[in-house]
Amino acid sequence: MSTSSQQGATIWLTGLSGAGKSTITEALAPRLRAAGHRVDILDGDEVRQVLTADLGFSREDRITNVRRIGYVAEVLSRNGVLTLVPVIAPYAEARDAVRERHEKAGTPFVLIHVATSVEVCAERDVKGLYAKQKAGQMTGLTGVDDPYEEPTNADLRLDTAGRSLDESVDAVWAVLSTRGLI
Ligand SMILES: Nc1ncnc2c1ncn2[C@@H]1O[C@H](COP(=O)(O)OS(=O)(=O)O)[C@@H](OP(=O)(O)O)[C@H]1O
Ligand SMILES: Nc1ncnc2c1ncn2[C@@H]1O[C@H](COP(=O)(O)OP(=O)(O)O)[C@@H](O)[C@H]1O
Repeated sequence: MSTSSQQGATIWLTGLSGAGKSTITEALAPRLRAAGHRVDILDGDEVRQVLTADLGFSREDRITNVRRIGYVAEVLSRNGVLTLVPVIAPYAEARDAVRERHEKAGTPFVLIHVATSVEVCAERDVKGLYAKQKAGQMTGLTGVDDPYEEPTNADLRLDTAGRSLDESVDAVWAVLSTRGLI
């Protein structure tokens, strides 16, 4: 298949901080590239330094963040890129708006709920945010003292606790394969 005729899709990984969104994305991307796909990553932490640097973590700002990222993702995906989006996206309203944008354009949208529990995420505490919140040095941490609306329409619900990274990547791979995207 020539690269110009490739099927793109947005693969959105939603879930709490520390759930495994970025780790799975970073392992999945080279596998997809090795299989001949064009791949791009829109990581929440990175995008927030440029495209959404004006936004904080209020409900309104998080919704705007997700909608802007969804816009960029759809454009990339429409043009043949498998676009991986490891972004918390805690509000159903914003996730549904992104899904709708994709459906209107006829662009595939896959929602992966990285459903690692808040207890496990807090134990991992990759960035020290859970300890910071506990110490009263920050408020509004998703899943602790800020909402995370669990998706009811995810293509996959993946709890990474007790699972290897390879197993997690395989589970996402299987969904993409079933959807005919890879
Ligand atoms: N209050 C609060 N709650 C959650 N996360 C926080 C917060 N403050 C900063 N961070 C860091 O910002 C990353 C989440 O940004 P996102 O753009 O993915 O979030 S959102 O979809 O707009 O809710 C998130 O990245 P991940 O840990 O990779 O999920 C955190 O590193
Ligand atoms: N099966 C798994 N899949 C993904 N990450 C895992 C898994 N098991 C353990 N981890 C660990 O969990 C942490 C997840 O952190 P990260 O990917 O930064 O989360 P997020 O991007 O959701 O904030 C990493 O330290 C990673 O090594």
